[in-house]
Amino acid sequence: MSEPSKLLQTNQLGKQYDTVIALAPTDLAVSEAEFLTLLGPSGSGKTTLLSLIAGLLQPDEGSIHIGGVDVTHKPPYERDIGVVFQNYALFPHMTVAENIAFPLKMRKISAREIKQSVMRVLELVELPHVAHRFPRELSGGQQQRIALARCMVYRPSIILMDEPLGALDKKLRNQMQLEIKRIHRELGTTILYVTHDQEEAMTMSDRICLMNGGKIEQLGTPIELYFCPQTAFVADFIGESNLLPARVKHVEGETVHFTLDGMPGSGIAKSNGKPLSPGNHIEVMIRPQHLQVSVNDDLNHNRIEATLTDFVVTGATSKSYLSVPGGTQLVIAELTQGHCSPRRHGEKLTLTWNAADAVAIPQEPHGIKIK
Ligand SMILES: Nc1ncnc2c1ncn2[C@@H]1O[C@H](COP(=O)(O)OP(=O)(O)OP(=O)(O)O)[C@@H](O)[C@H]1O
Repeated sequence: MSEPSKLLQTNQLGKQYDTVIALAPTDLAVSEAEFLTLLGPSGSGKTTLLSLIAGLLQPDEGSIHIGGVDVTHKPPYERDIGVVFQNYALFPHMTVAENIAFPLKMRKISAREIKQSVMRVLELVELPHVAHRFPRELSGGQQQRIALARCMVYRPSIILMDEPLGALDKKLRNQMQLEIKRIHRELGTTILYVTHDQEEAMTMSDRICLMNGGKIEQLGTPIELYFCPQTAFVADFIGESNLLPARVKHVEGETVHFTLDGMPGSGIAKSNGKPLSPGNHIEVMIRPQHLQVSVNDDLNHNRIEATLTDFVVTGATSKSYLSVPGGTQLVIAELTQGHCSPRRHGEKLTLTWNAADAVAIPQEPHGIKIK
């Protein structure tokens, strides 16, 4: 199969404020019809990258191509993009229909065509009945759907969304995530989305670009980031994880044999694709649902003794928090079944894991980021 065409491409795109590198020179390629999310903690450079692509900021270096055209120095309205922000930015003195019609009027489209297009996008966001209301007569979720409709109505090739659901409560936010996903599926528009919420990114995206300190830490599908993190930062940011410090004993293909650091025990993990040699310091990542409490004394290679510090039932799952010698904290997640007898503080447990569920992540040398 041929590679999908790249609709958006940044080449060594960078931005600095005095001594702060907001965005280190960055290459990013987004395919036609892709839903790509920029995810990362506060200050990691997501909004800077989005604003550069939108033309709201000028880069210090690098270039931006949209649909093969160099738009680096073009104004926002010549970039064939639509932008949706957290604060809706609807015009308060215009009705919903007038708000949506606005970008078409600016483009001198005929009144008949405008009317048809407005109704079409109102149906797409499932709000045809609010056409004559004012924004203040709508809920937050409805206002955000209208903001999206106003952006979609002129069919830009890329829609940029900066924390569009940030102002909504959790339940509405979850509904809107699925709604935006549906609209994306139906329209096939390319979406570049910014959020700091990893669950939101996992729910919505074809691929996630995880940013850290103005750089791309890892770019891949939600599954790649969750199951094969390239760095401890990714393992920690995407979902919950346990990270056990360890040292490589030997490597056989994709299989890494290790001894734990600062605690008794050894085990096997799979490689995350980065080269490793005997003696290398690694962190072994095991997801909370992949640590099992051993009920018999079998001589499983992958085992560790731990002491329970806390136990909580969160609904469908329970979580046990544990500490192991050396001070590392662990968490395990188990499905709650029928009845659930709580574990006691101070209880000693033996935990085991399957080698296929443990990932060996090379430890980053102090002060140097592994790219
Ligand atoms: N106008 C500015 N002047 C100086 N520094 C800035 C400016 N805008 C952004 N920065 C800095 O650039 C870095 C990246 O900021 P950016 O807003 O892109 O991060 P972000 O990942 O979008 O964060 P958030 O999730 O909090 O919005 C931060 O260190 C920020 O303080």
